Amino acid sequence: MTPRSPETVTLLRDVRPWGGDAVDLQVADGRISAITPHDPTVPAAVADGVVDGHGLLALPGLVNAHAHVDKSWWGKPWVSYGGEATTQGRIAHERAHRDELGIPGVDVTLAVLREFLRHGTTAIRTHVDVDLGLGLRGIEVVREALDAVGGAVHAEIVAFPQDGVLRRPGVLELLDEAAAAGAEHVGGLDPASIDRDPVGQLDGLFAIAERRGVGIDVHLHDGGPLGAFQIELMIERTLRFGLQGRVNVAHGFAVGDLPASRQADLVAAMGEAGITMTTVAPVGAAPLPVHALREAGVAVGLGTDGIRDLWSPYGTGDLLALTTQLARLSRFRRDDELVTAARVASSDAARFVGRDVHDLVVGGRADVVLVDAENVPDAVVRAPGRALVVAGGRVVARDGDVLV
Ligand SMILES: Nc1ccnc(=O)[nH]1
Repeated sequence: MTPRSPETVTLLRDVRPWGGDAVDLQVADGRISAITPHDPTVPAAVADGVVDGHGLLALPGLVNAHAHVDKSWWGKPWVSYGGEATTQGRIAHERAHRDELGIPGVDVTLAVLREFLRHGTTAIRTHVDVDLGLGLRGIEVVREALDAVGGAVHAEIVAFPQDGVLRRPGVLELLDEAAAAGAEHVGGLDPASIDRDPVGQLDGLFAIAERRGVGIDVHLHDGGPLGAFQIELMIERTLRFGLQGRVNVAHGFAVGDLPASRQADLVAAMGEAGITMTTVAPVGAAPLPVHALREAGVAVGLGTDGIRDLWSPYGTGDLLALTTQLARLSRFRRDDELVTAARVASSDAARFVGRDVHDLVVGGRADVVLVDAENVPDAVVRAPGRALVVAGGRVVARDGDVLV
């Protein structure tokens, strides 16, 4: 597929970063090269590459820190949900029906990526299923789809053993192969309840991380003390292997479930080990203590999870709408809390996509989302439509139309 070439931006004029004073953003080589107070005497759109921001609020491109872009049936006729409501039930249902839907497939992944771009997401960490049936084909499909949007979505890939690790001999080797072939992280899945061998699964994953220099990102649905125990096992290994900052717990419902004093101890230990967490702000689970986590040094990322897939019909790919949900579930009301929610979904998620900096600052990748909002709290509670999305210095969406 040949990517279309969207307009390259050299000057994005009259925008209000984080709701502050209007500025003009200069862009060179896909990065923000200068930021100056808005100069109204420079006429709009006199030259190629000059884009008028009309005084709209600017946020950095949204970062979807937990996606499954390989699983969706986005763009296909409705698929009625048919799985049993357990993790194992969903795994079995997906394996039974994905082929008939063409999953994984470049077309569905492309549809998801375009939906992300339309809503202002310019960087993602996506899990991609690796199992005995598919091998590494899912990763190839996702890379092809990423190429097809011309690099507009910057992605880190987690080789994700959705069907289990030790219970499926050969999967650990596939994860190792994926890591050797460039996946940035190896995933895991409920080491206790799926593999029934938490020490074994985690030892296997940490050995790959050490050997290949990749990160670890484990789906942990197990709640309560069982989930907490597995996080402790991860903390021990993170410290032992010196992998601080490289290990993520996804979902981690246990952290929300625990009694207050146990929660505080676990969160403190996670902070000391530099463990990070990603949440999909699920309705019905005890919310993560976002403030306590961040205060303890546990970075929190927000992701859509899979959207419209054989796991669940929900999800639109709109990370700003999900930011509203995170804020609501977290009972955020104050302005500073709502700004925190926006930072979780953008600038503070830099580390989840392998960046030192992801913000509207000189040197940052020119990933910018414009919305018609009074200030950041207003943008978070209303999630207005994205008027303009710039990714790597190119206009990739405008007023709901994707241009790649
Ligand atoms: N929430 C989830 C989506 C997909 N796979 C999982 O294991 N979990």
